[in-house]
Amino acid sequence: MKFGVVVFPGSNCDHDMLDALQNDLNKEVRALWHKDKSLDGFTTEDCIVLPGGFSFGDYLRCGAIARFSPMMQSVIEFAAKGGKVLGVCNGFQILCESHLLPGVLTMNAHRQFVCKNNYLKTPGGEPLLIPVAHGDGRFQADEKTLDELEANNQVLFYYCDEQGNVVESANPNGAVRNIAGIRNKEGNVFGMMPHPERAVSATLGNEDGKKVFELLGLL
Ligand SMILES: NC(=O)CC[C@H](N)C(=O)O
Repeated sequence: MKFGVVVFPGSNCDHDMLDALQNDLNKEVRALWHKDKSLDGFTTEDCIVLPGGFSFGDYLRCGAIARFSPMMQSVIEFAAKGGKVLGVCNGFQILCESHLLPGVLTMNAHRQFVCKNNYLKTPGGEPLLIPVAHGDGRFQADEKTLDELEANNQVLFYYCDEQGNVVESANPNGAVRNIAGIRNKEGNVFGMMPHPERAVSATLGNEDGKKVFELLGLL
């Protein structure tokens, strides 16, 4: 599986993602400029990543302008053919704005940027400690959509405490039902606010992010 990382003006976690994939996860990876359209060389066995950052300065709404980049047209077609797409933080926001994922990311309930490690409850597994860093990470959707997401097992990660309890005190941004990450119905598009690429190196003291990539079937 090869990886492509889309770079938008204002992306600032693109190099973290490129470095994590190439040097910590030993993957073949290529940077893709948002103004290009070509995904030549990628097949539906591969994965396109939308990294974190402040694309277009977060103007209008986080991800609302990036959604119209030429490369996003190709990413939408790639996803429709079954190719894997992962959006982290700003990338998650772009996926929701592109309607590749349901719901929306709004300003944190406490109105402040939050930057810390937070535990995530994962499907069937132990809680993983993954960094969060965002001002607009409050996932929201209508009740019907939320019920559907949960009924279809589309919620990948919930904010939880160290013991794995999904409690409001472990919610860093006021996201509904403590939702930190979701996937689409087909299971090939993943979006999450926490940054697994910042937790894949023993040198940096945390390798829980590797388990996230593994859980998503990307290793
Ligand atoms: N680290 C990020 O990707 C931040 C995303 C976005 N700019 C926000 O503050 O919510």
